[in-house]
Parts: sequence; structure tokens; C-alpha cells
Amino acid sequence: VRTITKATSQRGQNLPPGPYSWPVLGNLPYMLKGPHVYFTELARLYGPLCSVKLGTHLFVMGSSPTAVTEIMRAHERLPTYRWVPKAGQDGLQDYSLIWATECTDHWKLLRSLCRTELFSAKGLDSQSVLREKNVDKMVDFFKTKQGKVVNIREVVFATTVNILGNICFSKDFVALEDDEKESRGLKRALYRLMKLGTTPNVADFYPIFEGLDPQGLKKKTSDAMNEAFSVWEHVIKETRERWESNKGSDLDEDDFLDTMIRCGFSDLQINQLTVELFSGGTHSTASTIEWALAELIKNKEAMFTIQKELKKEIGSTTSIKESHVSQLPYLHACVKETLRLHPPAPLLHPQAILEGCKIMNYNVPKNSQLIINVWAMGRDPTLWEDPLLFKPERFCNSNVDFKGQDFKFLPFGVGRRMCPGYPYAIKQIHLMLASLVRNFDWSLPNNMEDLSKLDMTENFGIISQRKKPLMVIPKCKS
Ligand code: HEM
Repeated sequence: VRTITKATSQRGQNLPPGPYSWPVLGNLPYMLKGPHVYFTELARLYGPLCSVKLGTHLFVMGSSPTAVTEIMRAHERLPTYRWVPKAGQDGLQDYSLIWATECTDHWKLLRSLCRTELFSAKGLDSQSVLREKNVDKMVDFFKTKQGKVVNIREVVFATTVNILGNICFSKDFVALEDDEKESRGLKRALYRLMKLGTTPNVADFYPIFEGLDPQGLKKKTSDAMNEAFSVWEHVIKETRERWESNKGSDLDEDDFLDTMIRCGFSDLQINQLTVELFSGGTHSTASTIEWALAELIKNKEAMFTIQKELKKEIGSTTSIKESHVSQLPYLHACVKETLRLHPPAPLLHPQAILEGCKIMNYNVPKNSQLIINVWAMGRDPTLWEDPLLFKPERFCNSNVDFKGQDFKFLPFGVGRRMCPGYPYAIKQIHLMLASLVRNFDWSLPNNMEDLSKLDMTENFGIISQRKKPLMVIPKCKS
């Protein structure tokens, strides 16, 4: 913290307060410890609205409900655009949902298609059986690993990929192995995309490099996308042929691919939307489950309470259904508490404003990038009692929810660009976590008794995961 204590009131112009900025670099070197951690230190020093220069760009960060309210007002009033990493800006951007810089007609069409076909109550109900089948497979896999050390994230991640694979293409795409190095095909492509998305790119901070690809990140991203597309290329071809040969007659729509073909999507549009659903929907969910299990192993009382609730409501059933877990207050509270402490998206994507404005009485110049620090608000002692403790009870008799209305708790974002997949994510997380906790007792390797030694360090990425994967030993419950 000492490295950033030089305030810059002398910057004048009544900008939001912030640290001294080095020529050329700005404050980029301090980001190495993880942007959300650095930004949270800034918030502690300079208050809920502060500014920091990274390369040539000025970032203005909000980390209190009042700051979020004013930032959202600025978004509503002024023309804004979403900041998009240069590595992801190759041609396909016109078809993108996540990387649409503005809320264009095509973006609206994609959001509405996802909302009505994938994430509506009817859509979610029709997918239940696919989620349940794949979660049962995951449980069977862990049963074969009884007494052995497993990397929980890998297996959960593979399961989330297969669930989405079934919803979109009626296919399991990956094996349930638990070794990242063994991964290939879609799993490897998704890992590569996540790692590339995390690699700092000089072209993002210095316009002079914009047309170039100095670190080869654009090329590598495009290769990883093509690797993903090649996995389902033949499925698209076969499905199109089926549609062609059935022209004129009514065709049963089996999966989301059928829906996209019926809507007249080109192969490019199908590829782009599905790769974004896989990128947005798999690591985030797997990471939440990994964190939740780590917190429950560390906090024995919470583990005891959730097991008691499951036993009472579900009895001895081992193959859990979504209907079983839809009304379990303590399970739901544990998931919220995990998302408060470990939001997979700790910083919401920067949005640039195209006109200068005032936020909390400070001047925010044109082209500033506005960020919301969700991670800092989740750990703010003025907003939460004992913020660093895992206490699911805080959500038990509370109306605080993640639907974008409670500005101190925004794991799925806020406003127009809020996560469209949150109803799906929540159903999947509840089912998976309940199945893991109901079917197994989990212990740590090497008879680790002192649970305070369980390393809870985070690794910042496009999504924030545990730095060290959670290695655990399953023991089947009777
Ligand atoms: C625990 C799970 C998840 C979390 C915490 C999460 C979080 C988020 C957040 C915070 C945003 C907004 C980002 C911003 O404004 O900067 C977002 C956007 C998005 N999410 Fe999720 N998400 C999750 C699961 C999913 C799932 C399961 C899907 C789809 C299958 C999905 C698809 C998307 C898409 C497509 C966007 C971009 C929306 C747009 O820009 O209009 N997410 N997510």
C-alpha cells in the first residue's frame, strides 16, 4: 500500500482522487498483484470514487453503492461503449454478444434469443434433465475416485462444458479427466482463451500499438477460437443437411443449434455465439463451485448445517433433481456468500464515456473508462459485518439478491450488460453443490487437520479463480 500513497490532488481539474502517475507507464506496474486487489487498495486510500492512469487511459473506479448509482446514471444519460480487448477484435466482433462495443440491433437480437430460448423459465425447465444426467455422471466419476486425491475444478469444469454441449449441440465434448495437461479439443481451447484474455496486452494501453499485434495475442486468440469451432464444425454441417432435406416440413427442434439455424444464423454467427456462451458460462460456474466447496471444508459448521438441510429435505436420495434443491435456504445462502467473497468477475468490464460528466461532484473527462469494483464492495466493512468471514447466515433472512438491484452485491453485473445466463448459472451451481455435498465427505490430502492452512489465495484472470486448485479426497456417504 505504501507504494501508492502519493495522492495527486495537484492533478487539478477536480478529477476523482488517485495515485501519482508515472510518465508513459501510468500505474501499470502496480497491477501485477491483480487489478482488483490494487484497485481495492486505491479505494481504501482515496475513497469510493477514484481515478488511476493505466498507460494512456484514465480509469475511474466506483466501489460503493452510491458510486455505482452515479456511474449507472452516467451510462443511461451519455453515449458509452464497452471497452474491448484488442486481441479479441478480429472481424467476428460484429456478431459478438460479450464483445459488442454498443447495444446494437444484433446485440439486442442475441440477448433476446438467449433470454427466450435458453434462460427463460420454460427453457430452463426443459434443460433440467440434461443437467441432472451430467451431474449424475460427475457423481459416478467421483465414486470411482474414492480415497484418491482429485482436482475438483477440472471435473466440475468438464461437467459444465458437457451440459452446455448437450444444450447447444446434443453432444458431450470432453472426458471427465481431472488433469488440465491432458485436456485437448474444446477444453484446451477454452483454457487457452481464458489465459489469453488474462495476458496484459500493450496494445490495450497504448494506441500507438493498436494496429499491430506486438505479442501475437490476436493471432493466438484467433487460433484458439478456430480450435473450438473445429470441434462442432461437423455437427453444424450435419444439422444443416438435416434441415435441407426436411425443407418445408415441420422439424422438431432438439437443441439450441436447431434454433439458431431456424433463425437463419450463418456458421460465423453460430460459432461466435456458442464460443461466447461456453467462455462466459463454464469457468465462472466451475470456479464458484470450487470456492464454495473450499469454504465449506474450511468452515465445518457451515458444512454441517448444509448437510443437515440436505438430509432433512432430500432424505437418502443420491441422484438429486433440480426440484429437490429449488427451495433450500441454507444452500442458496452458501452460494450467495461464495459469490460475495469470490465473485468470478471481480471488476465489471470498463465502459468508456464519450462525453465528459460529473460523478460524485468530480469531473470525469471524455473517454474515461468507468469500472465497478464488485470485489471491493463484497469485502467492505461498512457494507458487511465481518466481511472477510464466510457467514452464509447473513443471507438467510435477508432480501439481498444478485439480480442487479442491490448495488453492494453485483456478482452478475448490473444494467443492460448484466449477465443473461444468471438464472442458468444459479440452477446449475445449486444442483452441483448439493450433489457434491450430499454424496461425499471431503477431506484434504496429507491429513491436513489445520484448516486455517488451506490456501485461499486468488489468481486474477478474466475470471478470478483459486490460485492453487482445490485438491480433495472424496469418501462416499452411506
Ligand atoms: C457464476 C456464474 C456466472 C457469473 C458470476 C457471471 C458473471 C457475469 C458478469 C458480471 C457479466 C457482466 C460483465 C460486465 O458487465 O462487465 C456477465 C456477462 C455475460 N455472461 Fe455471465 N456469469 C456467469 C455465468 C454465465 C453463464 C452460465 C452464461 C451462459 C451460458 C453466461 C453468459 C454471459 C454473457 C453472454 C455475458 C455478456 C452479456 C452482454 O455483454 O450483453 N454467464 N456474466
